Amino acid sequence: MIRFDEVSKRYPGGHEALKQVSFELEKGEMAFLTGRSGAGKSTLLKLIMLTEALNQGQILVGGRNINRLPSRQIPYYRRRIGVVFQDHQLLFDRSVFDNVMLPLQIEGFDKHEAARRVRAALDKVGLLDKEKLNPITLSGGEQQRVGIARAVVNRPQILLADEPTGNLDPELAAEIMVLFEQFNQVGVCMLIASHDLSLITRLKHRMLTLDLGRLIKDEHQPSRARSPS
Ligand SMILES: Nc1ncnc2c1ncn2[C@@H]1O[C@H](COP(=O)(O)OP(=O)(O)OP(=O)(O)O)[C@@H](O)[C@H]1O
Repeated sequence: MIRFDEVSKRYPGGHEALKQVSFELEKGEMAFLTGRSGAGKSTLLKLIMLTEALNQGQILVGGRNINRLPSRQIPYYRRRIGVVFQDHQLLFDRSVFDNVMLPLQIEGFDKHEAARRVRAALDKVGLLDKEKLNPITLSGGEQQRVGIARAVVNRPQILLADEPTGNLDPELAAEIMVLFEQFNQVGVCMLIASHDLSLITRLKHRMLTLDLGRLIKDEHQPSRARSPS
């Protein structure tokens, strides 16, 4: 589903944020991306989102070389990918419902179908009863759930998350991970950047570790590793 072949990224000024990174995530796989601050986690996610461009190598998503996509196709490509941020980037001038509706509005969805999907997404994250509230009145954990509902409302095949639990206490962080596992169980391919090792090692999914831009470890943790084919 996502394949990196010898991918390198150098920022203007010469800093090499990723160095010859190669890995493959299969359809429906869930993996954590970890490493110290500055290791290149956010950069790797930005390359998948095409908000930064690579300098060397290639990235295939769903079999297509995304760096060869014509620019007019990039918005359509991005719609297949949901993104969850640490600071959830919600709009505080509108309701929870309208925040989650936003991606569907941009896509020009039929109003009734869109409303149905928004409620289904809010139901999945346990916030159906809060749809009319302004997100500013919600707790940090609830705001992050609104961000997750917005990321999944157009049913992406891939969900990327950049430190999604960075601002949450351990209990809420664990709840957010349970939600991610539920999306993964219905086939969404997930890549979650997190430096919270105590949380992610407990969850026993695949773990990719970056250090100074290099992929230094790719561990399939025993209890959930796929059986060899
Ligand atoms: N726009 C940019 N221009 C120049 N250098 C950048 C830019 N963005 C990131 N970097 C540098 O690239 C390296 C990797 O940054 P990145 O944000 O990908 O790391 P990270 O692992 O996500 O870190 P953190 O956990 O702190 O978010 C860092 O040294 C950073 O300073």
